[in-house]
Amino acid sequence: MSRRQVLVYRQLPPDQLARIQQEHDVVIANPRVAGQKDAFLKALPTAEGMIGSSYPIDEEVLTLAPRLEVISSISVGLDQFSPDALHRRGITLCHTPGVLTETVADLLFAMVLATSRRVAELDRYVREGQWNRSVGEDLYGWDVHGKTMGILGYGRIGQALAHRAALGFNMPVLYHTRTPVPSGLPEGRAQPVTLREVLMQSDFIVLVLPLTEQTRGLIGPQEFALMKPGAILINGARGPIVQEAALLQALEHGQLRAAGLDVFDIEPLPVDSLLRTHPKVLALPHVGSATHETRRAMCEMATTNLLLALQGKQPLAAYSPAPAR
Ligand SMILES: NC(=O)C1=CN([C@@H]2O[C@H](COP(=O)(O)OP(=O)(O)OC[C@H]3O[C@@H](n4cnc5c(N)ncnc54)[C@H](O)[C@@H]3O)[C@@H](O)[C@H]2O)C=CC1
Ligand SMILES: O=C(O)C(=O)CO
Repeated sequence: MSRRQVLVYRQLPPDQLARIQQEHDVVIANPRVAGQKDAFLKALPTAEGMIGSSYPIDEEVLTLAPRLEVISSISVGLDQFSPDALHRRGITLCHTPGVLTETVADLLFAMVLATSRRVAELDRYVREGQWNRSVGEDLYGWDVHGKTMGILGYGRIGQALAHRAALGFNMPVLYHTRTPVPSGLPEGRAQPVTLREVLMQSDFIVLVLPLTEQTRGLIGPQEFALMKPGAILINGARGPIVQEAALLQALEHGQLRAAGLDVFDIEPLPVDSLLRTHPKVLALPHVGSATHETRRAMCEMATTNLLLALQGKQPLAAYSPAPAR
């Protein structure tokens, strides 16, 4: 097996990097790190494999990389690529589904609890020295157990979240998804419904579906207007699925009680974003899968994907386009 040229465009654990270096010649250049963009651009013309995450691999990058055969993404989401365009060019696109499912579901549920029980807000209250009396109604939160959980996108993570909600917190679950699937829960604990029904009947609406042409801007003024007054929105999917201006309006007008956001239109969130300082927003820096165990498992899986694909073997998980209808 001949050695190939691999461009590593995000930091990998040393042992995973060593696995790649054993078989291939490696250039390490993260275009997001100051001073490394030139090295990244310079490595593209000879790159045959690439491994990294989140940096958009667009037409401009692809045009500079005519020898590219494999991209291994350290993520499950593939919205930073044009998967069909890569497929047409014969480039194998691999990703890391499954290994992060439970970890992301944990964080989504943490956001449900934190927004409803006002965890971050009350922490600020104590730190700022405001706790000088027993708390009054103005600082009360709202119960989570027994409330209705609405899930948009009932794939791996959506189903793991539904388990936590239905079986751990006795919450009726409503879900809406593109491809109908059974709930995987005991009879009567979760119902597949329309998007409109999820919006109208849920106390929590959690987004965990991919960013695609169909889902971009999916939650806008009309969708917020359908929500129960006092609903809580959790976006653990991708920022552009929610129209941020409409979200701010819904928070201002009291339509939404709170929003828990792990993802934003622009990441990192610009310092002047109104979402950064809004008192009803719990803002996290895109950390759904960011635990030591899971980020390591993702890097291992992505490395294996890259090595298998460069050997001409079937990777553990590769994107394949939906069959034409
Ligand atoms: N915040 C974070 O750190 C993370 C975010 N994610 C996001 O979560 C997404 C889901 O991940 P998985 O559950 O592993 O994927 P999955 O492919 O198992 O599930 C996605 C679900 O969304 C549904 N869906 C797709 N288009 C839809 C539409 N137009 N309307 C309704 N439902 C639609 C699919 O039918 C499927 O049920 C990823 O694509 C990614 O964007 C994933 C991991 C971490
Ligand atoms: O895997 C993904 O899609 C993420 O957003 C980060 O884990």
